[in-house]
Amino acid sequence: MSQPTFARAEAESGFDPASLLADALPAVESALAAARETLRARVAAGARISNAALETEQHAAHCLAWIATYVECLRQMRDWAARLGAAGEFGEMERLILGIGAGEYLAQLRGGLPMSQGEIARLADIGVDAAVLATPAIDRLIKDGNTDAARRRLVDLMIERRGTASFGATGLDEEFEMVRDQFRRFADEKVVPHAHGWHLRDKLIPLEIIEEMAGLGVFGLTIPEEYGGSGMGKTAMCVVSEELSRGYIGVGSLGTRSEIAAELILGGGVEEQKREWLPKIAAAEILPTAVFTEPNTGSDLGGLRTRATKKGEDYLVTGNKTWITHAARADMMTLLARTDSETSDYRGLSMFLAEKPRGTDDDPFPAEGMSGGEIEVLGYRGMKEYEIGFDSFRVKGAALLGGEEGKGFKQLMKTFESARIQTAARAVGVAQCAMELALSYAIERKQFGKPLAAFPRVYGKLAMMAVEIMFARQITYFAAAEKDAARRCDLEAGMAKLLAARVAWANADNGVQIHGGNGFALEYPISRVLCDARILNIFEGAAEIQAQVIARRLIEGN
Ligand SMILES: Cc1cc2nc3c(=O)[nH]c(=O)nc-3n(C[C@H](O)[C@H](O)[C@H](O)COP(=O)(O)OP(=O)(O)OC[C@H]3O[C@@H](n4cnc5c(N)ncnc54)[C@H](O)[C@@H]3O)c2cc1C
Repeated sequence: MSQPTFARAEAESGFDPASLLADALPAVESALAAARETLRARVAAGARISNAALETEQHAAHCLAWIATYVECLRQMRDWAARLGAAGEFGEMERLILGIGAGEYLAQLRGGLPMSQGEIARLADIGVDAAVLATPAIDRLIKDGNTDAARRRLVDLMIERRGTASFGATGLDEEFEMVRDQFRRFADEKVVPHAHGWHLRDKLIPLEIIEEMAGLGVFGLTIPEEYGGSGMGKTAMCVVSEELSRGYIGVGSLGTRSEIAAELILGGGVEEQKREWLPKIAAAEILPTAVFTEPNTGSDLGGLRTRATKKGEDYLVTGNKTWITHAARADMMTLLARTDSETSDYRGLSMFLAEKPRGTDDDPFPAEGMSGGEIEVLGYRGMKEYEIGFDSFRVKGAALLGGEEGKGFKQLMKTFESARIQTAARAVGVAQCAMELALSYAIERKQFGKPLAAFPRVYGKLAMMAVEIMFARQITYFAAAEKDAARRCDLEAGMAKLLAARVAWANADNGVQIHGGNGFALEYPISRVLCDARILNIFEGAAEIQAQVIARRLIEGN
């Protein structure tokens, strides 16, 4: 369908996804409220939630988490459309994205939405009849939103506007779009040409790249100016993380450990620790690494066993850690260890800012009491992952975060909002990379005398990639804005991470599909993106853990 024909047909039919979505939301919100109440009744033990009942009802609880995530996303898309509309920026592409996405997400809310490839969340699983979603506005969005003509028109526009940073206005202020342009240029010039080679050869990202990123302020982006950063807030962090991760997830993740360390120190450190560490982190003079996971302790981190035993002024650390990213090249470890040997849960844990010497490939841990080696991985290379053994490794007493034992787990929990928002942004960047690669390939590759992009099953995939990127983006920006406004946002951050990770994986998988056999060839960058995307559902709170946390918060309603 040509542009004037499609636009005319839409105008004549009076299809206005923005106002329809606003009309559709009350029914969706009351279905969510009914689901929450029904589940709460099933897992309540008096005024409290029974952990045993919540575990028995885990499938239903996670359905609730996913349904709530869709609802939040739809709310954010409604607000995005309203803001753009008021600014005169709600154009054809934005209307198509909204119509396709809202129509599709509402249809999934009614019929079932994928929590993973084989697990579908249905309102009926929680005991709520999806018939409550049969309102005129919802019916209309489902019928006229995600149509073949709309998908085709959206992809025509994407082809016309190929090379632009975002398909559809992001809704962010110009200041953020300038930041985006700067980092997009940096990624295109300095990262994209090399990323695939670094991945294939399992190379550390060169230090010069880190130095250049430090010069651009990446590592001090959210650190307050008084501690040597630029105090820009989490929305800026999202934009930077997205663009760097679009270039290569390894580069987009270089700042993650600095962000976690800075959040830990800002939230739990004494003034001296802030003055000592934050300016060095901001300048990338030191690279931190996050040392939490153990071979027997992953999602259930509160039960970790590595011990830190007081010896005079200092501590001696003994135990095993695993999956530690960028550990060899790091200069400082945010290290979680048990200081109270009488405990076996989170209460006996303490956080340390432990110094270590930089290692090399040949000698990754040149420190007394520290050993370990690289874990070979599928993707997410560029920093490398390590297992580490500590045997009476000495950590200075002054390295105890906040100068108080037993606070480590809570100090770490305070960083989750920020870390999840940053991970959601990384996922959006990876999803964008997959879409851009797939779009280019679908334009260039011809079969049956036509570019692949001309076939409905190919443009259908491309359209949904662009739509879901915008959905994941808006919920991520919302979480970031809440964080910047100093409001509690663990729920929103978890939802953003949950959705964005699924979107990244779906885009990478569909990207490979569009590449056909070439997508399976190591030579093609989409093969790397597939491997890179896979991690996003596992770390920084695996999808199931994220859903559990969201569900509990919803049911507790605090
Ligand atoms: C590439 C990579 C980099 C990493 N970098 C770091 C790092 O720098 N520092 C660090 O400390 N850690 C790091 N990790 C570790 C990461 O945080 C953990 O892998 C993650 O927390 C999951 O823990 P686990 O692997 O032990 O899986 P498990 O906890 O054993 O979980 C396995 C599966 O079971 C599910 N599951 C577990 N418990 C439940 C439950 N109660 N209900 C339902 N499902 C459940 C999980 O969701 C998951 O799908 C990294 C991991 C990887 C793979």
